[in-house]
Amino acid sequence: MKQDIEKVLLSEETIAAKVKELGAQIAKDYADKNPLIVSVLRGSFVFMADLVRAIDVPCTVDFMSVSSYGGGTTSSGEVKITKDFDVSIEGRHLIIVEDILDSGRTLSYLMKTLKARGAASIALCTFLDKPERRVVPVEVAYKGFTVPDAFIVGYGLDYDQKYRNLPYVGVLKSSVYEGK
Ligand SMILES: O=P(O)(O)OC[C@H]1O[C@H](OP(=O)(O)OP(=O)(O)O)[C@H](O)[C@@H]1O
Ligand SMILES: Nc1nc2[nH]cnc2c(=O)[nH]1
Ligand SMILES: [Mg+2]
Repeated sequence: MKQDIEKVLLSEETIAAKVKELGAQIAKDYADKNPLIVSVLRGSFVFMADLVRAIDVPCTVDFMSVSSYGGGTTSSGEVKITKDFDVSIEGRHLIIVEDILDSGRTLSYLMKTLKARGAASIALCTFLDKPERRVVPVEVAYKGFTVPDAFIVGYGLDYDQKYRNLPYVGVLKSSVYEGK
């Protein structure tokens, strides 16, 4: 797998330090709120697993899955929830955990939809942010790293469902996807 990586952007150590920092901040902000921490599958599963172990206050977890609709290579912003919550979110303080914020279409739609269901509050925690690509504005409460507009894999992020298991974040060699 390493031979397909152009450059390592974030090492395991760099990631671990940042996740600890984010977890401590969330623990401080949500000490007596029993937040519901929500992982948006699949990309966020690695970040989620590390993050919740860095949050040293009572909380619960749940998982949801979404798929973007739209023709061609860009999503229309319409999102279908393909796996919904297993618990009611009414009156709960939600923290949505994502691996990467790109155009913002997925998150913008998701946050709007969840607000309408009566959550007490909703905050977004994204591991990576690619601000150059933003089409729809999204408010971010907790952010790991800002990344350049390159195709990134590892630590949950895939190309063609592969590379999610890399323990670091790297830029994928263009030869891997060119000609596909
Ligand atoms: O800001 P946006 O342009 O909406 O893109 C961000 C979303 O795209 C990726 O998920 P993807 O749909 O590729 O699925 P995955 O999580 O299963 O990898 C990523 O995990 C975010 O969920
Ligand atoms: N794997 C991966 N998914 C993305 N979704 C939006 N941007 C990216 C990216 O750079 N890499
Ligand atoms: Mg995703």
